[in-house]
Amino acid sequence: MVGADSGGDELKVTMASARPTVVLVPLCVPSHLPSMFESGKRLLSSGGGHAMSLTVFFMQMTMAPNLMSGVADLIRREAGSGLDIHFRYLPAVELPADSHGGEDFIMRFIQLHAPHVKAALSSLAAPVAAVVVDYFGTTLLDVTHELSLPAYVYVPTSARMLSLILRLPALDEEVPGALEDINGGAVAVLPGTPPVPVGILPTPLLKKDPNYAWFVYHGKRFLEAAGIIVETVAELEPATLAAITENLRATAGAGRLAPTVYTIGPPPSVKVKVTGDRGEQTHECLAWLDAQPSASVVLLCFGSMGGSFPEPQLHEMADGLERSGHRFLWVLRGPPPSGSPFPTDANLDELLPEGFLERTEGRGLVWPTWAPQKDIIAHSAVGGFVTHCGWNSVLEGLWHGVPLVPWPLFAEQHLNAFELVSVMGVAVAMEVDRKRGNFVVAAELERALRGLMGDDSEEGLRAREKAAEAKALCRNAVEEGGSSYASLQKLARDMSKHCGCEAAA
Ligand SMILES: COc1cc(-c2[o+]c3cc(O)cc([O-])c3cc2O[C@@H]2O[C@H](CO)[C@H](O)[C@H](O)[C@H]2O)cc(OC)c1O
Ligand SMILES: O=c1ccn([C@@H]2O[C@H](COP(=O)(O)OP(=O)(O)O)[C@@H](O)[C@H]2O)c(=O)[nH]1
Repeated sequence: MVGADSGGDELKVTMASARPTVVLVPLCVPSHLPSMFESGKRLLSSGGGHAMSLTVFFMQMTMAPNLMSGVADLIRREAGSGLDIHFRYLPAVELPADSHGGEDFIMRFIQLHAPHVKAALSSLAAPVAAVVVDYFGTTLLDVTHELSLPAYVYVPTSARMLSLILRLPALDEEVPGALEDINGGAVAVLPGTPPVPVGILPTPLLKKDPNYAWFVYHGKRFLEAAGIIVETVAELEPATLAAITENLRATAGAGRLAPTVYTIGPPPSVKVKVTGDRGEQTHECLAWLDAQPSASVVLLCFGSMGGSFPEPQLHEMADGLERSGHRFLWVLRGPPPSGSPFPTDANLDELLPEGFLERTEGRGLVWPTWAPQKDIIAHSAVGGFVTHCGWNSVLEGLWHGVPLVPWPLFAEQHLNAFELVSVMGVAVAMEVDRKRGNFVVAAELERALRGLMGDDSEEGLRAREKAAEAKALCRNAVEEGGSSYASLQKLARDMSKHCGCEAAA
């Protein structure tokens, strides 16, 4: 029972569903939409007969047509899922013209959709069990309050990042200047969690500008939600999660219900290591991996917005890879067109140092466009992952027990990198010079790769062991009786209580 209206300004119900519905309002970008959508699907099937449907509202990213074709693909793909899912494109808004950088733009873009979200919610035939908004979209909570609907905030990143956002409103009052100038160089986050060195603060938290103000704003508004859904695994971040629950209770104060925290990660990934014959449709990257020995290849991939580097950095990378002697699959992208955060396809002949492809032929593949990362990570030939530390990439790596080398670029990635090395121990550290545009010199990349992939490195050995442990934690969490499984069940129960349909369970 899947339908979608065709976009445009008019909202139509494509197929009325009598079942109470959970409405998702995702941000249509590769690191937010797929994980929220997959979680919504898991919510339906984990409800054990809670008899709810799913309705997804799409904010049209008119500035990024590729993303919208990804949405259209998703709708087509789901047509055969057999789940009770409904899709709606919200009317396109006029893009914010005077924004102050990426986050300010995206938060305002979402905010402009409030009247459309309200109209769409009001016109639904099915009773609304809950509305789930992206964590960049807490402005939409005004609408859920006006309509007296229970709201949940979806956080597709680490509990550690969440803890920092929750702490931010108080921190903002305590610290008059920029957080990066804090005396002693460390930010005290929540009691019971280690302080965060200012050098690894997420980009928008460094300076008190409009982007920073948005995160303070979100930190306050999270408290108004019935629940906060975090795409992490409780056992990966236990101390942080305990501190978050305690902080929410204390901040909500007497007589007010604190939002419940649901840890439901990781979103489903390819379930088994794959090798060998997959028929004629095998992707070139996977076919190449089929010919490599087990756990011998290091993957380098930098998310949906990364992968393109200035020439001096590219030369250091090529040099480091060549000198390491290890096999590699490098997803290299071209510079984004002006005004877009997304990279283009790379022209390898122009970008790579002369002779590099010839010298590394057979042991290296440079892939110039979007790569099927989840399938690549699942391949048994992959033994290590140099990642920008976007949270989805982190979870995809850990799901398969692949040890990491962090190469953070922006957003909360430096914070994630720190957690991976210093707290979880699943990664081999590499020196990334944040003040020089996250520059890594060839010798450092070579050292980190040898550590990660070599047999005689203590650091690599530890990272491999810890990554294998993390894999077990992730898989146990989603099994029946595991923490994420139980959390998802509780979420389904709590949502169905709002609309009085729990009796169907
Ligand atoms: C998590 O904190 C931050 C996230 C972002 C950010 O901004 C952004 C802007 C866009 O126009 C398109 C995007 O796709 C996008 C994505 C994005 O964050 C990514 O999200 C993931 C989960 O939130 C993930 O963990 C990645 O690390 C991010 O790349 C920006 C930001 O400051 C610059 C943040 O602090
Ligand atoms: O070439 C690519 C680049 C990225 N991804 C996927 O895009 C998502 C990126 O999300 P992440 O949070 O890691 O980083 P972001 O893109 O937000 O920086 C992940 O699911 C990756 O598997 C992919 O499939 N192929």
